[in-house]
Amino acid sequence: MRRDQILKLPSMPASGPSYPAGPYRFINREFMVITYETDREIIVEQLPEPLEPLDEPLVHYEWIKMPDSSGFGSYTESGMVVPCRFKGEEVNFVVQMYLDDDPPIAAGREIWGFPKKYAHPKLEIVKDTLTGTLEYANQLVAMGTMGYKHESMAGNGARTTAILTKTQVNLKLIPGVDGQPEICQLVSYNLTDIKVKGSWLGPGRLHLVPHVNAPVADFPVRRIVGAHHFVADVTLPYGRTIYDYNVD
Ligand SMILES: CC(=O)CC(=O)O
Repeated sequence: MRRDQILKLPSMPASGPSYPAGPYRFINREFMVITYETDREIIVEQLPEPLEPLDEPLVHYEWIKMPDSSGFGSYTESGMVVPCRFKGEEVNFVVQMYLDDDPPIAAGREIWGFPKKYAHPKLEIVKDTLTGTLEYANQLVAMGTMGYKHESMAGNGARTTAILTKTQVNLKLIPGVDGQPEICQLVSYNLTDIKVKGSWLGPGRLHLVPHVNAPVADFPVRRIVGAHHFVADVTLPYGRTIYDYNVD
């Protein structure tokens, strides 16, 4: 293989790359997001500087079903994001993420620095209940439930588009061959070409179980603030480095 061919490879391995080049289009991405209040000191401890906490110690716990994702196929993801501030802008910091498909785990970590681990999340309609579960190493670590389509969200498309457009931030940490943090950055991205297909509110509950390797329960649930179910087509473009711990 020549140098110019090598430099055009989208990802490893060279024979049978794990994922093609982006951007990546997702059709009918279905979200269940349960927002809750946790302890302020935990948010302060877990946010990497220079991100700053907001006054309210909120966490969005998410399940996302992605049945039709270019380059990645069909998979489900579950995780948590913390609303916070970067240089005055309100952003969401992605704290933990668990999914069941290798290519988006590899791409997510290598390109945008998503904190992804392999696990078994599920989002399904069971009778009258939208039900999200997350199993890690054969143990249930999260269960979220929501009344199915109780109330159509007022201002539907525009409000949901605003939520989806918000800047997301990851801590990308990739060691070099010497084991040192060769890449240690805050990376941001914004979804584009958003087409909201439905958006509903309803009652929700969330149960998190302590697990050393999937520590979702390290952010204890103190009060449920709301639950939101929505379906949209979105494009995930490449990201931007907004802070470099080796340079700034
Ligand atoms: C490929 C990605 O990182 C997108 C996702 O799985 O949320």
